[in-house]
Amino acid sequence: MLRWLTSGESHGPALVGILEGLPADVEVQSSDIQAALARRRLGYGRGARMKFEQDEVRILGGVRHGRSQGGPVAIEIGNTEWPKWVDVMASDPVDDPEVLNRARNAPLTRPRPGHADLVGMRKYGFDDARPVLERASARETATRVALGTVAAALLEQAAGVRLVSHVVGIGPVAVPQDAPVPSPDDVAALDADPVRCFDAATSAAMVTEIDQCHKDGDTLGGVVEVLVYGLPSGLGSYVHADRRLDARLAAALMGIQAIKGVEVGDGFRTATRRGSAAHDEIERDSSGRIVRRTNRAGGVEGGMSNGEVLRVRAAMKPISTVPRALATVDTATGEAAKAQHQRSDVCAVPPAAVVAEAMVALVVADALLEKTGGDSVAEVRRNLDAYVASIPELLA
Ligand SMILES: Cc1cc2nc3c(=O)[nH]c(=O)nc-3n(C[C@H](O)[C@H](O)[C@H](O)COP(=O)(O)O)c2cc1C
Ligand SMILES: C=C(O[C@@H]1CC(C(=O)O)=C[C@@H](OP(=O)(O)O)[C@H]1O)C(=O)O
Repeated sequence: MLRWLTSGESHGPALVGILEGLPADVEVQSSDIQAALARRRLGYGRGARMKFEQDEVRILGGVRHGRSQGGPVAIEIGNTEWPKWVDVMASDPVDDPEVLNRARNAPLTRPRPGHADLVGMRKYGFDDARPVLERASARETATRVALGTVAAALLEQAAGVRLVSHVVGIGPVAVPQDAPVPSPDDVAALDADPVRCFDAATSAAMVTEIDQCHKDGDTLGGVVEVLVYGLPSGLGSYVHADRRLDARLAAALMGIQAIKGVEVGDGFRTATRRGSAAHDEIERDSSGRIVRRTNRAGGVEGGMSNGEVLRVRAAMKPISTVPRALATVDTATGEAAKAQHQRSDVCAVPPAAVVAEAMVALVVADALLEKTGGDSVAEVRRNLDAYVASIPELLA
């Protein structure tokens, strides 16, 4: 079983992530994690912070000389913004009245509609939204990307499984339904595109939409897609709800800040079709292997990977820190007010694709280990090969 936990606040000294259950001998270095974090900082429409936030990575445990050791992997990501926030986010008490009176320490009492501010204040008994937004912030997704990088290394090295993510919609601009989908060999091209879109014409239209939205003092959401190539069939299970691969993927994707919908395969479009046009017919190819004519199911049937490319989408709502601020109530005075706003992303769909890829890597790596067991990469590979070889010829 692969388990993960994150800790840390958006403007605290650092974020920390722990990945437990990783087999030994996964090759991974801090430079791999740094590279993945750099991909998450990209994206047209991101706010000022991403231009200077450096994501200082340190592997604190579980890896020696570039290889995992079998123990929990701990990763620290330093916030380069920290020096500006030392007083506001100090973990020890701050008594100096001069420090407490600084503007940055003033309570935030104009909760933003759509963010966690108001409900978090109610739930945890705060009269200030600061502690809520610090932890609710998607800064935390840097840690998930770091952990997902390690999971993706396991998948590739033990099973030849590779992932790719891209953006298929920003606001009203969407990639045409029949557009080609990227393969893992297209990652460099996607990283070079300002919005991680695989279709050049759509990418240009997305950039225009973000520019217009920025001018209007507004924000945008969109849709991301993650594809997983090379998955063996039989990860996840139909035998119980919480073992279904699709359910686990949906939970992991919905666990990303601002994700409000998840689709597996053709998802909601499938619901509009007749059965004869909804499923993926089975046949034998010229080499005798069982194949599918289509992949509308997105690589999952009965809560299990079916050997086709896994394809999941996640819908992100528009950023809730709207520059042309929305109506709220000042919780200090009870008066009508405009929601707090300092700086924010206009559109964070491109980085959300990288985060979604990381979450899918974690879920799929967990499902792989559940099937194969194994305390080292070699043992996972051996067990996987034995399972695949054991599938009777007429079923393979
Ligand atoms: C990569 C990424 C970047 C985000 N950037 C911002 C931002 O700059 N400003 C903001 O208000 N929300 C941003 N969000 C969304 C908020 O974190 C999210 O809306 C908030 O935590 C409330 O959670 P909910 O939208 O799931 O209800 C971002 C989300 C992601 C995934
Ligand atoms: C810091 C990141 O994203 C942040 C996510 C976020 C939010 O409310 O979710 C709000 C913004 O934070 P700040 O107000 O400090 O600029 C984003 O920059 C990041 O992705 O690394």
